[in-house]
Amino acid sequence: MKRLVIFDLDGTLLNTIADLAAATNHALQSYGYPTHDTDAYRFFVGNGINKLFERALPEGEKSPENVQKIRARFIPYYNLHNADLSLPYPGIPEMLEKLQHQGFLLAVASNKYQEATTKLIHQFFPDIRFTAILGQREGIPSKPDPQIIEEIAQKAKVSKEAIVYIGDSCVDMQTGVNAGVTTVGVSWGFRPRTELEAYHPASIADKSADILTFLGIG
Ligand SMILES: O=C(O)COP(=O)(O)O
Repeated sequence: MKRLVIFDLDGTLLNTIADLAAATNHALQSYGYPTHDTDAYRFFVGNGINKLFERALPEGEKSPENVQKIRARFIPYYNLHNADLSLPYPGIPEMLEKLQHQGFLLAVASNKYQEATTKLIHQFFPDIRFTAILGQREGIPSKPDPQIIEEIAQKAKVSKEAIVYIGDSCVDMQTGVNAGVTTVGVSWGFRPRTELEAYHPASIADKSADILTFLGIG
């Protein structure tokens, strides 16, 4: 019997790709680096923003110093513009309401830095009482390290068998495997279905209602 449902954020609950792309392009452009189409960012996102910048910088320019330079211009811009174009995927607010109503504990485990994770979740899901909203924090390993899932499990006082972790990327599928919890992929996010299938998740949801069906809610 599942008790706790932990969601990834970018590409799972919210489509954030256009704001992430705009903020990164803003930072790249300010240093004269080439920018990228929004679609290219689907494959840059997933391992936190430093990795995003490393992937977005041109060959030969991917140094830690350049990553920090881009970060310093990205953060103030993204903090102001992280919800300009971002929206929940269809049916997500209703699905969360239903899970909450059925008594499931809900949580978020994201590689997005903590401040933006908290802000976006409160802005888009003000009526959902999340047990934990965790993003990337200094000194804590990011996904696919299972620590974030273990921390949420402890806070919720729920055993691993009672947890479902839901995400849209290979990083999420690997996180679920590393944490030893039931893992579900969603095909509406940033990555192709084949990427998820390679990790043999318990299920792949093609629409938000599929998550309810997986959890036995009609
Ligand atoms: O910011 C990222 O790299 C990805 O964030 P996510 O873990 O919510 O998908």
